[in-house]
Amino acid sequence: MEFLQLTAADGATTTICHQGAHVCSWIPAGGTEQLFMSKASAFRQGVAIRGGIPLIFPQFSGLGSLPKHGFARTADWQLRQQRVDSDGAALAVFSLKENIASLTLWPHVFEAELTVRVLGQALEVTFSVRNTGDTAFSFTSALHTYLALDDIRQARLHGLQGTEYRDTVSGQEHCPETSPALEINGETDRIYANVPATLTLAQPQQRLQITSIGFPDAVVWNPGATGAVKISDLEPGGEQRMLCVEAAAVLHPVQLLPGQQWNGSQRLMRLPPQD
Ligand SMILES: O=P(O)(O)OC[C@H]1O[C@@H](O)[C@H](O)[C@@H](O)[C@@H]1O
Repeated sequence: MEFLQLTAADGATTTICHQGAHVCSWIPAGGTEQLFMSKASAFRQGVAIRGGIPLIFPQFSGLGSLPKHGFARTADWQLRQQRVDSDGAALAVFSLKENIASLTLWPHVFEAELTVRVLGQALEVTFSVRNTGDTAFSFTSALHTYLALDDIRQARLHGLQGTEYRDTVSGQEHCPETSPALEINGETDRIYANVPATLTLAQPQQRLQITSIGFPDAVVWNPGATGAVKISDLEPGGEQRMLCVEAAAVLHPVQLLPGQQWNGSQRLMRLPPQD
């Protein structure tokens, strides 16, 4: 499989696999790996990568008739641009358009782009979709970000209090989130609606600010010990070292008329621990 490594002027790096335009690694300047990547991930053509930032399009999970999480994460994307900007940021743009395989599954003509930008303590991933056909279509999408954790028992996700979620594990809708600092205890699979733009994942050694633009929902997923044993490409104990906080557009599919374009982004920024 083909990979592209970007290095910013200050040494921050990110690695992207051409399959799925899949961000596999992000190391901020002077820092350590911030994305979880399963040591048991197959890295085989046509097989989804377990970790990093899978791009989910045009269908989230099993919410439709397409293969789970759609086809974009296993499709071959083209590298369109790679450069270092005057501020020192390294950037790459990948693109995907309809092809025979996609048209067989999803009969729509589109152009999608994924832009990845790294500098300093931040990584920014922007996804855009344009309807290049002459009929409207709708889709669901997510940046399915696997964040690396030292120990899930010590991680807390801030910013969701006051929102409602669909609990995919129990099937319950409109569950109120009352916690100001969400702890993950076992299998968790939730779609939070209309979340604030910025969430913060706090660990004893650092905080990570997670900012989304254009994606109204957030998916919080961890398989827990019970779910993890059913995931063959998750390394043993991996569920204790990861949490997916996904920028998502799921609960209300995005509608695109001919010629229209939609953009969504997720920006991750490493911050020092709170005093
Ligand atoms: O194993 P996959 O296809 O990568 O999916 C992983 C998980 O992805 C999450 O986004 C879903 O909410 C979960 O329900 C799902 O299990």
